[in-house]
Amino acid sequence: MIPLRHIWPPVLLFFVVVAQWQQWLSLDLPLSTLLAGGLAASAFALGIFFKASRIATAALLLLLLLSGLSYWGWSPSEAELPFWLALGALNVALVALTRDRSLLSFSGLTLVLLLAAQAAGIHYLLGGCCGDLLAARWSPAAGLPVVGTLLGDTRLSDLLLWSALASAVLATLWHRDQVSIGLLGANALLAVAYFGGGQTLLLVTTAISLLLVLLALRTAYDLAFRDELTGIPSRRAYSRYLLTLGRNYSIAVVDIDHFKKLNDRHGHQVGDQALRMVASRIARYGGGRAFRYGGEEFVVVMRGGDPQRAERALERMREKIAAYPMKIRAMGRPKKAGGNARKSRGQGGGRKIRATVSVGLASSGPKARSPDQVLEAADRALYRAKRAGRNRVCTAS
Ligand SMILES: Nc1nc2c(ncn2[C@@H]2O[C@H](COP(=O)(O)OP(=O)(O)OP(=O)(O)O)[C@@H](O)[C@H]2O)c(=O)[nH]1
Repeated sequence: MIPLRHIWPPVLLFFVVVAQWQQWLSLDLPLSTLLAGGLAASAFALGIFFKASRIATAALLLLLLLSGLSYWGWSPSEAELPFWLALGALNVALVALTRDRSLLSFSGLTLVLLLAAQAAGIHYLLGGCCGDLLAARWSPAAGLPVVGTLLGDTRLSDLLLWSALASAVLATLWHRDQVSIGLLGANALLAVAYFGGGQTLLLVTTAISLLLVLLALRTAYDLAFRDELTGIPSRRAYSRYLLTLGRNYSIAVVDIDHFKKLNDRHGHQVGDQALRMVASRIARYGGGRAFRYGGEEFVVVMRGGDPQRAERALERMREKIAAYPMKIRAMGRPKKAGGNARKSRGQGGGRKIRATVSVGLASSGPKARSPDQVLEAADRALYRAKRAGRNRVCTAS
C-alpha cells in the first residue's frame, strides 16, 4: 500500500491546479498570476518530494501571499504591504537558517503551524490595538552624527527588512550551499518589491517562484549526480558524461594508497576527511572532469587526445596530494580499537598526516575504442602503479 505521506503532495498540487483553473475560468485571472501561482505550487511540491523544507516553506509563504491577493480579496493598504513583505522576507531568512528536513515530519508541521499562527496573530493585532505601529517612525541612531544621518527615520517594516537581509546573509555564511544563496536572492527580490511598491509585486513573486523551482531542480540534480561525501560528481554523472565524449579522450583511474590501513589506524572519520581532501585536489589539479567512482577510487576524464598533457597534469596532481599535510581534526574511533574505545576518541586532533595516490592513465585509440575499454586499460595501468610501489602515475602502453 502507498503510504499517506506519498499521496498528499500530489493531491495538494491537484487542488492548487484545479483552484487556479477554476479561478481562471470564473474570474478571468491574468495569465501572469496563474504562472506565478503554478510555479510556486510546483516549487512547493518539489520541495516536499525532495525533503527540502527550506524551499517548500518559502514556496508555501509565496503561495499564501498569492492566494491572499488573488482569491481571498485581501488588499493591503500602502502602509501594510511593505510590512507584510518585510515580515515574509524575515521568515524566509529565518527558515534559511534551519536545516533541511521533511515538511511532513513533526518539526516541519510545527514550523508551518507557527508561521500560520504568527500571520493570524499579527493580522489580528494590526486590525485591533496596534495598527498605529505601522506608521510609527523611530530614529534609532539619533545623536550619532554620521550614522544618524544615514539611517534617518526608521519604520518597523524597515527594521524587519534589514534584519531579514542580515539573517539571509548569515544563513548563506552558515550553510554555504546553493539553497541559502538562492533564498538570499529571494530576499533581495522581496526588497525590490518592498521599495518598488505594488506594481512590482507580481513580477517579483513570479521571479521568486521561478527561482525556487530552479533551486528544487538543482537539489534534485545534486541528489542524483553528486557524491554526498566529497561533493564532486558521482559515478552516475560519469556514465552520463561519457555520452558527451568525442573520439579523442583520456581516462585516469586514481586510487588512494593503503587506504584500509589509514582507516584502521585513524578511524573512519579521518578516512572520510582524507577522501574529501583527495577529491578536492583531483577536481582542482586533475586536468579534466573528476568523478568519485566508488570507495577510494576516482576517475578523471580528459577531452582531446594528448596523453602527454594528461600525464603532466596527473603528475602535478599526485605531487600536490602527496605534499598536502592533512590536519586531523579529531581522531575517530579506530575499527580495531581493542580496549577502551572511548579513550581513543578526541586524541590526535591537530596532528598531520599525508596520503598518496596511484594513477593509471589510458587514452582512446585503435587498441581501446569504447570508454569501457579505455577504463579497463587505465585500470591495468593502475595495477602496475600499485605493484611498482604506489604513489606514481603509470600510462597504458
Ligand atoms: N572512510 C571511508 N572508507 C571507505 C569508504 N569507501 C571505502 N572505504 C574503505 O576503503 C578501503 C579500501 O581498501 P582496499 O581496497 O583494500 O585498498 P587499499 O587499502 O587502499 O590498498 P591499495 O589500494 O592496495 O593501496 C576499505 O577499507 C573500505 O572500507 C568511505 O566512503 N569512507
